[in-house]
Amino acid sequence: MRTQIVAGNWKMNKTQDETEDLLSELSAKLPDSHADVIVAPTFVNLGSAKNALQSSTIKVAAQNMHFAENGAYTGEISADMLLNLGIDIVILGHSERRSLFGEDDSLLAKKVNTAIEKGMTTIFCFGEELDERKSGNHFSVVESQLKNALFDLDEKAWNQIVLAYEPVWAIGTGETASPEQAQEMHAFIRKTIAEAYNTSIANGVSILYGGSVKPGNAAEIFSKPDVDGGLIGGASLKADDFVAIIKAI
Ligand SMILES: O=C(CO)COP(=O)(O)O
Repeated sequence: MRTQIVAGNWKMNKTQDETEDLLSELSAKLPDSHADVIVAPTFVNLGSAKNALQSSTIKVAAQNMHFAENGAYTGEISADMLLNLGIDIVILGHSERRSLFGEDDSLLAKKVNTAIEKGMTTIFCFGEELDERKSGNHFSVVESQLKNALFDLDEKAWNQIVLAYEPVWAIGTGETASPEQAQEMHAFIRKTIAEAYNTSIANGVSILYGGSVKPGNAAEIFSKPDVDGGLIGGASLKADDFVAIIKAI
């Protein structure tokens, strides 16, 4: 059985005080779940989030990191800095990093390699834009995003990879991929990995769906056989909504 995961990507939201408030509400309301629950606050709040969750099963992830060990990279954060805070999960390749901060596949391959070498789990995000879906190129776009950033990894590195398919047109738009569209793409992703590696890697990797997941649509999306959970943006910022999504898995 693959690991089921519900992860909240808080993006650039919540001050430290608000982070502590949300985490205490979330901890109080957290349902028993077979799924791993992860939250990804912004960098400056990772330390306090980790402290606040010391006796909780909720895990903490970073939203990004640099590929270099250390050095003259003003404003950047290294893997060791995260690990030193006890953070061993990192989201890489989010579409906002790609489109707003110019992160391309080759940069992401370096970041993923560093995360793997450092023993971290990577939640690797990818997905097509609206025009790419409209023109029928969504499968080839996704295939090349995976190939360019991940397919040089050793087989054993895949134990540290979680995939998050996030069609860009569904992020923060209120427009969700239908459960059928999500399933179709997730099955395609598994097939692509099976061809590049083997079926045991393809069947072992958790593939999350992200893009306007809400309490009202989560159960149907999560019911699809190749959907192993969700990467949640807006709805992860409200404890009741996030809890409802965790209950849906
Ligand atoms: O980008 C996302 C998660 O990484 C999805 O965001 P929304 O759930 O707000 O659409």
